[in-house]
Amino acid sequence: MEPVTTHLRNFPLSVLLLLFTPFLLFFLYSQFPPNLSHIPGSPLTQYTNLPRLLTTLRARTPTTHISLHAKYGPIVRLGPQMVSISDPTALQIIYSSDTTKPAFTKTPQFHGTAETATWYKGKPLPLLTAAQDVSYHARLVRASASAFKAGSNKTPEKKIKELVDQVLEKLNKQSHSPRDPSVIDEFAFDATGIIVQGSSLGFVSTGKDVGFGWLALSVIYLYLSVVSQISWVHKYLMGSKAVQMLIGGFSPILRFSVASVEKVWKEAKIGDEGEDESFLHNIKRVNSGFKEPLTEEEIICLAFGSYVVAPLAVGITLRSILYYLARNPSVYERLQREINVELSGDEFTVAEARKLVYLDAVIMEALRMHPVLGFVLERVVPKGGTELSGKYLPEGTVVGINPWVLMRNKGIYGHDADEFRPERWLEATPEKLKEMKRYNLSFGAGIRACKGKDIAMMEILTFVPALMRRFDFRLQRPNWEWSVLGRFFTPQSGMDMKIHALFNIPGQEPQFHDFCQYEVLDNGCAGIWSPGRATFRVLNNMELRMFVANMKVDGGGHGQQYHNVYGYFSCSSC
Ligand code: HEM
Repeated sequence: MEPVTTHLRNFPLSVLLLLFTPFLLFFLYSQFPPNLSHIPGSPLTQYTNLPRLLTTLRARTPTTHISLHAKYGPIVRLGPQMVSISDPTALQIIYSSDTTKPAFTKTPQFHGTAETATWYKGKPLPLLTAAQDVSYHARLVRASASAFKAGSNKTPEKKIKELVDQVLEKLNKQSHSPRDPSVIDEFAFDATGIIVQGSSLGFVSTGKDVGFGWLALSVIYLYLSVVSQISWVHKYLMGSKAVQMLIGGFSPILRFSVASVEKVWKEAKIGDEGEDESFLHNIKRVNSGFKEPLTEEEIICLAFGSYVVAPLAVGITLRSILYYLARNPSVYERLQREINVELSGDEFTVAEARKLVYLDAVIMEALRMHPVLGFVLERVVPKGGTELSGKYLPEGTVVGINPWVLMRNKGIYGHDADEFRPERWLEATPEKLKEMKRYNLSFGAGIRACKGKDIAMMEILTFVPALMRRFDFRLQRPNWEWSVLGRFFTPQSGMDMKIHALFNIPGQEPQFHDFCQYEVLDNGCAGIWSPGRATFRVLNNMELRMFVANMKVDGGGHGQQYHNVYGYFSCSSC
C-alpha cells in the first residue's frame, strides 16, 4: 500500500482548491461580515478594503470620494466595515460638541503615527491627535489650552513677522526666475520652530532641511495613508516590536521634539514670561502649577504633535491661497486693494489683518476649496449602533466625513460650490452664513477640532498681507492645473510662480520689472513711471496707497504683462 503522503502529492491541486474554497470563503465571511450590505457602494467593498487601498495608492482620495457620493448618494460603503457620509446633519452626531451626547471616538487611524514615529524609551508615545481614551485626551487638552492660544502672547507674533521679512528678502533675490514657491514650506517649518520652542529651525536661512526630516515626514504620511486603509498589516510592520527594535528611535522628528523640550527646559526659568515665550515655555509654566503635572513623555508628545502637523497644514493652506489668487485676477486685485488701503503700513499687526473682511473670505474660500486633510475623519460607531442619513449602522462601524466632500456640498455653498469665489462668504444672509460656518470642516469639528487654528491663522494673517503689499505673484502657466497628492494630507506641486517685488528697495540697484513700473527712492518716496517711461512722478505714501487701491491696468488683466499702469490721483508732493 502506498503511503498517504504519496496520494496527497498526486492529488490534483484544483481538487484541493475546490475542497478548501468554501472554508476559505467562510473564514473571510466571518472576518469581514457583510453587515453593511444595505449601504450603497461598489459590490467589491462589501468584502474587501482593496478599492480604498487602490484609491490611496493612486493618491486620489478627495476626488474619488466626491464622485462616489455623486454616484451613490449621502451614505456610501467604502469597505466591509467602513462608511463615508456626506449628509451635513450627521456632522453634529459624529463629531458632537454637546457634552450630553458625546462625540464618537477616534479610530486607530492616527494611532499609527505614534507607533510609526514616536518610539521613545521602548514604547510609542500617546499623541494628542491619536488619543482614543477620552480622559487622557481631556488631560492633554487642559494642559495645553493656553499654549495653543496664539493671541495670548505677542512674542511669537513679532518673531513670525521677522521671519516673514526674511522670506520676502529671499524672494526678492530669487525673483528673476519662475520657480516653485518652496520658500512657503520653509516658512511653515521655521514658523513651527518659533511657535514650539521660540526659535526658528533654519529652513529659510539655509534653504535646507536642517536634519528635521522633511523626507521622513513624507514617508511617514505615505505609510500611514496606506496602512490606515488595511490596518491589520500595521502590526506586522511599524507596529511590530521586532521592527521597532531594529529601526526604533530613528524618527528624526522625534529627535527634534526631544531636543526642543530639553532646550526650553534648560533655558527657561519658571515664571519667565519674557522674550522667549513659546508653546513649550507656556507648558513649562502652567505645568508646574498642576496637581498631576504632565510627564516628560506627554510633553514630548505635544511638541511632536505640532511638528508633524503644523508645517504641512500651514504650507498647504498658503499654497492654496496663492494659487487661487493667481488664477482669479479680479479676486487678487480686490484683495490687494483692501490690504493697501486698510492696513496702516508694513508694520501692521495680526489684529489689524484679522479685521480685513475680504482677506478673511479669501482664506476661508481657499480652505474650503482645498481642505488640508484629504481623507475621511474616521470615528467608531458606539455601543448599540446608530442611525445616520436614514440607515442603521451597527456598533463598531467606522464612519466619518471627508472634508473635501462636505465643503463642496452645493446645498450648503451654492450651485457654484466647485468654483473659487470668496464673495459667497460676504453675500450670504446671516442664516446662510451661520449654516456655511456650522458645516465648515476645514479645521475639523467638535471636541477633536484643530487645536492649532489660532496659531495657523496668526501665521497666515502675517504672511499673506506682507507678501501682497510688497510683491506681485503670478503663475508661470496661468491655466495649468497643479497636481495634488490626495492622501492623508493634500500637498500640491506644479505651481511654478513668478514672484516680483512691487517696489524697488531703497539703497539697492533699481530693478525694473516687465509688469510693474514703480520705484522707491532713497528718500523713502515712491514714484511711478508713466507709460513709455517718459516721465517719473514721485508719490507720497498716502498717494501710493491710493494709487495701488485704484490701480488700473491697460492691455489685459492681472497676470499679463502690464503695458500701461495708471491711477486716479493728482500728485501733490512734487
Ligand atoms: C491651516 C492649518 C490647519 C488646518 C487646516 C488644520 C486642520 C485640522 C483638522 C481638520 C483636524 C481634525 C482631525 C480629525 O478630526 O481627525 C486637526 C486636528 C489637530 N490639529 Fe490642526 N490644522 C491646521 C494647523 C494646525 C497647527 C498649526 C497645529 C499646531 C500648532 C495643529 C494642531 C492640531 C492638533 C493637536 C489636532 C488634534 C486635536 C484633537 O484631537 O483634539 N493644527 N487639524
